[in-house]
Amino acid sequence: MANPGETSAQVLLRHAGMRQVPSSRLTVLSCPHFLPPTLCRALIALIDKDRRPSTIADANGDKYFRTSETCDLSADEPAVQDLEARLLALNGIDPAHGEPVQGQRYDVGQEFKNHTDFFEPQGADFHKFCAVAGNRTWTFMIYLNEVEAGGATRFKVIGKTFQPETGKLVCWDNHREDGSLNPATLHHGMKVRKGVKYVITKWYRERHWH
Ligand SMILES: O=C(O)CCC(=O)C(=O)O
Ligand SMILES: [Fe+2]
Repeated sequence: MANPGETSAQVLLRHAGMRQVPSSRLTVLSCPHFLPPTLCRALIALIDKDRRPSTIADANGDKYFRTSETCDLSADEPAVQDLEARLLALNGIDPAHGEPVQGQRYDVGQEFKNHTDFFEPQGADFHKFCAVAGNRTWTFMIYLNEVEAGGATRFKVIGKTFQPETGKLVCWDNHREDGSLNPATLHHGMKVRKGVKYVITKWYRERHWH
């Protein structure tokens, strides 16, 4: 492992049910039932309590680019501590490299258009978001519920779409093996057509978050 803020497919594949998408373009894996339904329900309740409109870095003039709601989850909550312990057991990443866990909520018609999770080094907001902790390394995203229609996550460069399922984890390396930022991680949280979608996002950084 090159950096304590990173993990690897090899480490993640030790977890039962973990599968890697066959692709030479990016490292992305998924695992059904990573979280039990009881924990998913507890996290949904926390998201519903505290949600606010989602934001993006490097505003691009499209006010419909990310229409969901976001919630910063308190590290004092037992459900969040349970989640963090499971992530650490899975990925072995030093928790000091983790951003606080976030929840995202999408109502009918809401989406997060094609984007990458890393910050553009040339972007106006790079310094603001990355001066201390550096860029994002890995993304861990967990669906907390079943969506009646829509709400999939599409990686168009590799033609791979993940469907929301309660407790399913999707995780990927935002860098290539040579350490460069990987534009093939481009992904789209697609519009919810029916129902409500809840996800957890956990991002790790090159350096300590604080
Ligand atoms: O909701 C999704 O399917 C994707 C969420 C996402 O890409 C993000 O929050 O960065
Ligand atoms: Fe994303």
